[in-house]
Amino acid sequence: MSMTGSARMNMPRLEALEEIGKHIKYRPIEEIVPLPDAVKRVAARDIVSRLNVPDVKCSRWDGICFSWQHYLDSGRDVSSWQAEVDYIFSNTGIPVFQQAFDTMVMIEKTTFHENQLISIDQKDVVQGQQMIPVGERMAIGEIIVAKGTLITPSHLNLLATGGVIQVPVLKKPIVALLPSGNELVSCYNTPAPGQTIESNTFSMAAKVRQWGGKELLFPIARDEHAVLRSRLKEAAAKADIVVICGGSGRGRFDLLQEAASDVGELYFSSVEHGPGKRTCFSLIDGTPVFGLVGPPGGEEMTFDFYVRPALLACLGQPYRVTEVQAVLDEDIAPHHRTDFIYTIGLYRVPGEKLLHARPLPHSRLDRSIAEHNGYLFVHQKGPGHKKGETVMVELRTGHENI
Ligand SMILES: Nc1nc2c(c(=O)[nH]1)N[C@H]1C(S)=C(S)[C@@H](COP(=O)(O)OP(=O)(O)OC[C@H]3O[C@@H](n4cnc5c(N)ncnc54)[C@H](O)[C@@H]3O)O[C@H]1N2
Ligand code: MOO
Repeated sequence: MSMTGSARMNMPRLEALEEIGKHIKYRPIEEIVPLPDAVKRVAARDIVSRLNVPDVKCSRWDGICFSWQHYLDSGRDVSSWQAEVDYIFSNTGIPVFQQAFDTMVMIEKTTFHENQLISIDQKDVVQGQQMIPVGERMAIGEIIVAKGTLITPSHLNLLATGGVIQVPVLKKPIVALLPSGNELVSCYNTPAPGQTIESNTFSMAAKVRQWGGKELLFPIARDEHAVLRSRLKEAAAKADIVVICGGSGRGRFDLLQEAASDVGELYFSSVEHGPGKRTCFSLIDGTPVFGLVGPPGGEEMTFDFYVRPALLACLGQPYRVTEVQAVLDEDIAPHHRTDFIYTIGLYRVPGEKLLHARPLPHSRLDRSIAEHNGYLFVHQKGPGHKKGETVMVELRTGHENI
């Protein structure tokens, strides 16, 4: 018997995301990290260049540099000019230290005879041409990485160029991970008959790190009200997001949802789709708490669908869903009990324009959790899909290995 009050049930995915979005606090707390550690972090403020690049005017091409005024004063006749006095040879990107030399001509546009400059063959030379001015690439005070930018390896290149070696970034949101279930045992122990190795937190922790957060691992909780309640309270006090996993099913252990509503407010107690139908969402002392199902198939998918956008929102980052057209390899019948999201292997067939979509077998603990790169949403009340049909497949994103 559930004691989950007025929490909504069967939340469609988009509505669930909307509800979650209302409760995620973007709290921009800044910390300073050394340049190499800034990758995959979010810029906490506009970051400006500390340097002019170049800091001395440079030659844009291989050629000669000279003073425009001197060129005019010579009546554009350069046949008596001396190297190092009236002009210098210059190369692409090389500084020109002579104050007065403000103009350059490409070597192809000059005539030399026995090392003596004879003529400048470009007719329409203009003052300052082909010189790279100070600060052209980057000027002191110019914004090189805007506030809120997710810093990539290429941004490190920019920041180094601008002399920024200490980078202000957002603190990593902390995601508490609470496995629960009497049958669970750590993978570092030998499981007794009937015990299940607690495996979900390994992928969850790695994903949290990959998505820019920091995991806070809790020990396996026993299926007891008091234990769950106190763990949830403790986790909510220490983390920005809490994820508790297992114990959400309808059978013996409807504990999670009860515990969540005892110590906080339960907003929804299930989603409209399987796998992971019994995904719930609550707030405990203002901290968002996700209750995910135990079987890894459902846990992996709902962690990606609901926890990832929440984590991104903590960092002020957008969550985008991309769909691609693909030709289905097999018939897919609707699920008898619920809308269902099938895991899909998208692949290319040489010579064919559209991608192909291979449904991956859905037994709960199979390898599809690691192999799929797409999702196909199938309505329970719809006709399903036929082999050869063109379907829209959602790309699985946020995973470097796919
Ligand atoms: N009468 C019904 N029974 C069930 C329904 C239903 O609608 N009516 N839904 C089924 C579905 S679908 C799912 S999913 C599960 C949800 O169950 P729980 O979330 O309560 O999960 P548990 O019962 O605790 O565990 C299920 C399974 O997963 C293993 N598990 C749990 N935590 C972990 C972990 N951290 N790492 C690895 N594996 C874990 C656990 O040992 C069990 O084998 O309910 C169905 N039943
Ligand atoms: O909701 Mo459960 O994850 O389908 O297996």
